[in-house]
Amino acid sequence: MLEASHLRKKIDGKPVLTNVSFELGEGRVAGLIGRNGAGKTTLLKVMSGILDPDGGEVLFEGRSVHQEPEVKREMAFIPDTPEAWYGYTGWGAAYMFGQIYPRFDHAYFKDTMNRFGLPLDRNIRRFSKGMRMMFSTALGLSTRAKLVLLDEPTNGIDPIAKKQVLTLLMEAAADGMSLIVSSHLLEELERMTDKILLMRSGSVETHDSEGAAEGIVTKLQVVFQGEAPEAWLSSPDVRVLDHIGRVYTLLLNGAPGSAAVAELKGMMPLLMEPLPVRLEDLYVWKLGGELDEG
Ligand SMILES: Nc1ncnc2c1ncn2[C@@H]1O[C@H](COP(=O)(O)OP(=O)(O)OP(=O)(O)O)[C@@H](O)[C@H]1O
Repeated sequence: MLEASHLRKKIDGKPVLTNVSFELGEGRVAGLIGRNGAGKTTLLKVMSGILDPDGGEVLFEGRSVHQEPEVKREMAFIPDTPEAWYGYTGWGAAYMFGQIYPRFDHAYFKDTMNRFGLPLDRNIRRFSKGMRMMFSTALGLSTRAKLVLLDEPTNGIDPIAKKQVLTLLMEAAADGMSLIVSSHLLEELERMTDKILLMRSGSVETHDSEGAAEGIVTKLQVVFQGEAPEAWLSSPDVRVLDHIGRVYTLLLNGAPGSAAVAELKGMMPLLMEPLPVRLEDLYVWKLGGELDEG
């Protein structure tokens, strides 16, 4: 349904997207992850046609998002701050979006605003940060666009509202809406997405959400005999997540049968216990270290 190929984008002369390609099928949910400044917001804006790429293309159902403006009616971008709506009430925003999106669902918008306890007749500027985010999500999903791109939809909202927003997203996905959700909430993304788009150095790596880290990294709890092998622990195949006394939690390069794991076995540790690998482990393995500033 959505196909990005070889996207490039510079901002203020600095390359933010260098070569981004990925696909998203109909009714699929993708999580967009990456360090601060990696280019997630830039990518969402390019995907939704708000920004033009310097190179490459985005096709939605085979049509160019940047060359056929009417394609944008099938896509909605929800920014992390709804500044465009300051000065509008909820009613006003719904009226405006109703003019743009042919299937805008006014009843759903009203119900969702009520569900969130948000007044429809108050200026959005007067909402708190969390209220603005909930309003944006409600408005975006009410478009009934085939694809909704959300930039950190749970940013700044309290735990109860966060659950409500995530439920709303899952309901929309169950109804067949495709979503791309940028977020730092890795556990939630792991649960609710089909695909993970991991941004690094201006490009995107695609992983299936289920078992995203499996085969890439192995997680183990280890107690060494005698002194810990410091040189080995700081080698590129190893990352120390933590150590308490003599108990180390390690990430090792590759699957449980990898060379790094064999090397560890060869040291005959007193304890070598496998731990489940989560999306967070993949994130730390791939992105741990320097901030991604392109
Ligand atoms: N308006 C702008 N002017 C100058 N530089 C910008 C602008 N917007 C973004 N950038 C730069 O582009 C890069 C990517 O920013 P972007 O907001 O896309 O990252 P992000 O992954 O969404 O970050 P975060 O997780 O912190 O929201 C950063 O280096 C940022 O400094």
